[in-house]
Amino acid sequence: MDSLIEVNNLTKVFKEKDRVITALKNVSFRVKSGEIFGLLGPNGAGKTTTLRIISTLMVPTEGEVTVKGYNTVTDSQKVRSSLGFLTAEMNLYDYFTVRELLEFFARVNGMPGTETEKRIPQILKQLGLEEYADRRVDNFSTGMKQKVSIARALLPDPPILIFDEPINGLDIMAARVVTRLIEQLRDRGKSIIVSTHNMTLAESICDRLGILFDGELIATGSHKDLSGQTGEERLEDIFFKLVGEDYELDQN
Ligand SMILES: Nc1ncnc2c1ncn2[C@@H]1O[C@H](COP(=O)(O)OP(=O)(O)OP(=O)(O)O)[C@@H](O)[C@H]1O
Repeated sequence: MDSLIEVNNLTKVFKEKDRVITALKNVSFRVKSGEIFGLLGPNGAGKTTTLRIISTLMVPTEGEVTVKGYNTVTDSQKVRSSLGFLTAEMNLYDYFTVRELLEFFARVNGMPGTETEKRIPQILKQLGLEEYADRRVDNFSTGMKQKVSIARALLPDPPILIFDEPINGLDIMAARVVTRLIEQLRDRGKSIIVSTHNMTLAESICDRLGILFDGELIATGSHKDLSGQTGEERLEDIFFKLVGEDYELDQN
């Protein structure tokens, strides 16, 4: 199957007491097998909302998403078993060691004991966490904690990984480690969606990008495609060309 994830005409409206927020307006895109697809947009553009709907954590107001052909609302269990979702708000239970934490989440996921025994050493090795396995997470740096969160998301070995702002709050060293890790996962055959407002991250690792702005997907394609559409080389220039100069001026 070429398109692993199909997002069709997604609209999400939040109704609050005194106002209505349209977080997504008719958003459609495809994620292909084995690629890193980047959702790029400023704060409030609708990235997290899109990722939450894909991950079955939220239902759309209109439109639909299918993951491996399964609808995220009517077949949510099947969708959930195919993907790992990583957000900044992930709770790591600081008083656990890395190993205890992975064992805990394996049990929560209903993973059989024999599989857990096999899987945990594999993940520790894959992420270079072996020597930290029996240390408590609370003393770890932000970058190391992010690695442990990724280990947790990888535990069930899902074919699809969804990373919401994976390098937010990380220093350049930690950001590089996480960035390399995401690339390695793609090279091992995972399909990945990354949301970010970081142009450098988007430019360096994404095979294709969707540019989200004010709830609308204003462009989709590879860096080369977007460059061809706008006549600009740098992603930052492409972005501002697409959203308009007025927005650029408003930011200054
Ligand atoms: N549960 C909610 N209730 C009401 N409004 C919400 C809710 N979740 C998101 N929103 C609003 O929807 C819009 C899109 O939010 P979203 O979090 O998807 O953006 P984002 O691109 O991920 O930005 P950020 O990086 O700031 O999280 C924002 O205006 C936000 O305030």
